[in-house]
Amino acid sequence: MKPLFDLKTVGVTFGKVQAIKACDLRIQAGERVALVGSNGSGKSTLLRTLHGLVRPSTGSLQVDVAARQAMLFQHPYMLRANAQTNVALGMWLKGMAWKKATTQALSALERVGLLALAQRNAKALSGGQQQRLALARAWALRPDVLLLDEPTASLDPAAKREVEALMAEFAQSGMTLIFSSHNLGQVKRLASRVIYLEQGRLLADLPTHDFFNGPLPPEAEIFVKGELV
Ligand SMILES: Nc1ncnc2c1ncn2[C@@H]1O[C@H](COP(=O)(O)OP(=O)(O)OP(=O)(O)O)[C@@H](O)[C@H]1O
Repeated sequence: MKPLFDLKTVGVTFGKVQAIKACDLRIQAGERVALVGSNGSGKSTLLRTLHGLVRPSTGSLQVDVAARQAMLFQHPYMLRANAQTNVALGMWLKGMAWKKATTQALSALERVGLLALAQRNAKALSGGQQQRLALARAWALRPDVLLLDEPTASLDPAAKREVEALMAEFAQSGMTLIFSSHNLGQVKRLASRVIYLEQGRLLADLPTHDFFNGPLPPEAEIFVKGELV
């Protein structure tokens, strides 16, 4: 099967910083891929590269253009407008008529349990509600691939569970998930495959069960033990 993403010796450089080094990676439809690693190891850069926001400096990146992508950030951007408008705008920008977009926005908000807050100013929503709103905005576009950059990092446990549950449901419906996380419990619960990055290098790329049951390269082993303390 043709992969969704096919990276061959991809490097990404920002000035003197080599954020990604000689990355070889193939991701197939239906995978649930977690990117883990310390701060600055390159997780966000890799996600942004897959989403086309950052251009590789070296190597080749092939993306299945037939697969629709959406991306979620740790702190989602909210317009000063109500929740419904925030979701509708995403679809309108993709060419949908405004009336249809506003109707579909309501079903997307319902999908993430926010219908009751549709008329609430998005900027006045809690962090967890904003992240669910961002998920509604992504879901409304019916993406085949959802990329998420630490989607639950700043959320309380209840909000974290809600966002995780939605991610799991989206994956169940066939969506490919690629997410970065510092929460190894979450990685265990959601991922089918774990990629460990260190200073821009992919040092481990394993099925989740193998990643947590080792053996791992020593650097990855130290990281996992440290994170699980
Ligand atoms: N736009 C940029 N300009 C310059 N340097 C950048 C830029 N984006 C990332 N970097 C650098 O690239 C490296 C990788 O950063 P990246 O944000 O991808 O790491 P990360 O693993 O996502 O970190 P965190 O866990 O803190 O989010 C870091 O050294 C960072 O400072």
